[in-house]
Amino acid sequence: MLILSGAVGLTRADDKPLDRAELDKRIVRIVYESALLGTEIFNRGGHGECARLYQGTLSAVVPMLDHRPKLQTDAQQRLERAKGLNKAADAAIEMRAALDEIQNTIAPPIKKEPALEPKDTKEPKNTQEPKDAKKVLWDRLGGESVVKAVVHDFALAALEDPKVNFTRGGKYKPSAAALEKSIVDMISDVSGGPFKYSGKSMKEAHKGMAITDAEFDALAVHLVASLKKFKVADPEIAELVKVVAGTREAIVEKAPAPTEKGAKP
Ligand code: HEM
Repeated sequence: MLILSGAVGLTRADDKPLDRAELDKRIVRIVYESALLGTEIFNRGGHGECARLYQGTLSAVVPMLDHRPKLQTDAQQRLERAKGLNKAADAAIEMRAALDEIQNTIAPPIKKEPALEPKDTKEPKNTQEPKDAKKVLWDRLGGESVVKAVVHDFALAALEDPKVNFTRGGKYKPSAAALEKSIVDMISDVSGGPFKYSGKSMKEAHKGMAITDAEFDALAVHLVASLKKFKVADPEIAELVKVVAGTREAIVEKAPAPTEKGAKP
């Protein structure tokens, strides 16, 4: 399987065993790529193809999880359960849950990313001037690896939350991968990152969806939760949330008040 090539070996060419952090990093990378591709395949109806992809990924990854026995057992159990399911879509969903669990349990090695400053937990948070304020927001968020991981996590949570009602009752079936890419591009564009957003304006993209303030707020809660999960610092969270809040007016369409009987048009 193409996606797994070069990532399965537990030793490097010089035969030195991989350390735990490096192993985790590789596992997260494989799982992330597989989930992204699988979502794309699943959403265009390739349930069987997606299930085979996830099965291949899990079969390769589970043996690599010796250092995380609980996660290994859980993932193995889901893999076995999926094999017993008749519908390919159900099997794919079961295995996707295992992939998400792996990804969510093994936090990406954010602290080891060169783009990030080591975070000193003893330092008071929310100081007036962020320590690395000279860096653009994109870099302070953690750059490409962190933003992509945050957006993936956030999109999964938002897509599943009825309080957000992302698909507007099934009316929209956006490709999760394309949507994630658009959102990453957008964050990059507004935060000084390398990617440019070239999609529709927020007003145009959400026109006629009758998105409410409460739905917008529910979405924002997921964004903040994902940013925290990936250890983005409070000042950067506040800065990004401020930018997102600025789109509220374009996205929220106040539902017209119901006309009372006899009321004038
Ligand atoms: C409750 C709030 C929201 C809901 C229900 C929602 C729903 C959707 C849906 C269903 C689509 C796909 C439209 C299609 O397939 O044609 C979409 C596209 C998109 N949304 Fe949202 N959205 C919400 C808030 C936001 C926010 C706050 C942002 C970012 C600030 C955002 C950014 C985008 C982007 C970038 C696209 C892709 C547009 C394109 O590439 O053309 N959305 N949204």
